[in-house]
Amino acid sequence: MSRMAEMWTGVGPLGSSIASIMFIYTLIERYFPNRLRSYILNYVNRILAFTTNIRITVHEYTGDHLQRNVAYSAIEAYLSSKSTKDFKRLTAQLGRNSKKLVLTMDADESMIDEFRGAKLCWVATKTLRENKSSYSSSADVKRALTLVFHQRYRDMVTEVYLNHVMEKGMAILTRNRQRKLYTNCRYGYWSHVVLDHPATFDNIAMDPSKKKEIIEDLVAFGKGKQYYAKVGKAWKRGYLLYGPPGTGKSTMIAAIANFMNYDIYDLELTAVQGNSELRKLLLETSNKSVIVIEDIDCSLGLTRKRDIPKDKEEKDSKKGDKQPTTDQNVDNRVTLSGLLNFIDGLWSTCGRERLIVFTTNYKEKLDPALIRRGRMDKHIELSYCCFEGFKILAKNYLNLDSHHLFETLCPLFNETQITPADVAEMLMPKANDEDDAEICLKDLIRALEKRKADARLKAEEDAREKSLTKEGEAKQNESSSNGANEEDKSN
Ligand SMILES: Nc1ncnc2c1ncn2[C@@H]1O[C@H](COP(=O)(O)OP(=O)(O)OP(=O)(O)O)[C@@H](O)[C@H]1O
Repeated sequence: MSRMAEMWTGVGPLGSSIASIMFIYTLIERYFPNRLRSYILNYVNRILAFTTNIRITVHEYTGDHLQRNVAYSAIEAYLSSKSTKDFKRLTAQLGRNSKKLVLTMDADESMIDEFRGAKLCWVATKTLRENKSSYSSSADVKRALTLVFHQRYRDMVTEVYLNHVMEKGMAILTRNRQRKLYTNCRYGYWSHVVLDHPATFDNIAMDPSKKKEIIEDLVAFGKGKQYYAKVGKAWKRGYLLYGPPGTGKSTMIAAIANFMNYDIYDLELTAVQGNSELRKLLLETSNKSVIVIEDIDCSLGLTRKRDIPKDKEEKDSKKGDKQPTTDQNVDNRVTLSGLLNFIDGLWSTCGRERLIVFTTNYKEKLDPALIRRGRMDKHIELSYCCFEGFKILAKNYLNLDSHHLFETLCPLFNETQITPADVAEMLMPKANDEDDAEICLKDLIRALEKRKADARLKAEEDAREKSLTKEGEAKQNESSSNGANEEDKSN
């Protein structure tokens, strides 16, 4: 009896019947030539249809061997997440789009999965088929995974178990895949590179309570499938990241993508030739992705177009104003209404689990319609570095949890404005020796003290200017009221 059949005899009635079946299959696979084999297999399958066991087979390739069956990949991933320690023969392969080596059971191996008290058996099979193509004389390997179970579990397996396997398997595939960073090039196509950004929420410097709030929001979003379906909303969420340059807006996007395991689509609006191209690009984005428009305030004259009333547009065009003001004239440009449609028009609901992120240095410049809640659901301010943020950077860059200079630094962060980008730069080890931390921290203290002194000087200068202006205004008022009095007297 084959090794696999031997194994099955140890697992009760299901095991022994599967053992016999597998034994028959192994004999057929091994000892019968190709043509005869398929004839006999057909015959055996028909006989086995009368037994109490049900078999569901999932083939590795569907159609004409052209496409790998997603269901097969998901089941394979699910099974590889189960213990593989009992197998003597395993196959190792790189996951699709991934650097990770995935171990799965090799052909003729099998395993029992327990689900809701039922024992369900997965069997891996492999058959060789002669390749008759004139280009190759090799043999095709046809792999399949077969689920064997007692017929009393039929409903449970088809209605619950298989969905469970698919869900878990797809989640593993998503976790293991290599994520991509897409950007749109001219002519409306996305091109991509592998997304390999090291940013995580652990190494982002910001107020810990704010960070926690963002993480919780993302977690709720990721689990929101049923919630969004229940409230009748498309499964997407808009984030507006705003703050001065160098406060970590781009870093935050990478951290979000890493945390959620999403791809990033970095949309360069100025390269988009009109609203219909924008829609086409949107439709080509995948689920589980972050669609980013950086520096939205600089991207296009979005606010101006919407603010111009219709009659003014007409007057302007009569005057020969060269500004494109009608939709016909701006066919090759994205308009604000086009962008609003992109965010929450009917087409935007075609995908699911998508985050739309805008960044800006000047939130106040944006059209309120663009960033109202519902479009940009969460407004996140990334601001100057606080002491808590500094501690994260000190840990990242210098591996410091504490230092005697922290005491001096703490009040300085409350009194000055410095971006995390500037702090990070100063904390880069310079000489790679033991004193590095001390040198970096002292440099930082000097820089903060200088900023503090500069800020004080500037405030004094502003105050002096203000008082001079006030004095000037008062003098002017005085002289004009004197003049008025003299006029009254002479009258
Ligand atoms: N909050 C932060 N936490 C950790 N590192 C940061 C943070 N902010 C900035 N940095 C560092 O500074 C560099 C520049 O930051 P980033 O590009 O994310 O800023 P930004 O706000 O997007 O700037 P801009 O508005 O100019 O695009 C990053 O590579 C990162 O190393």
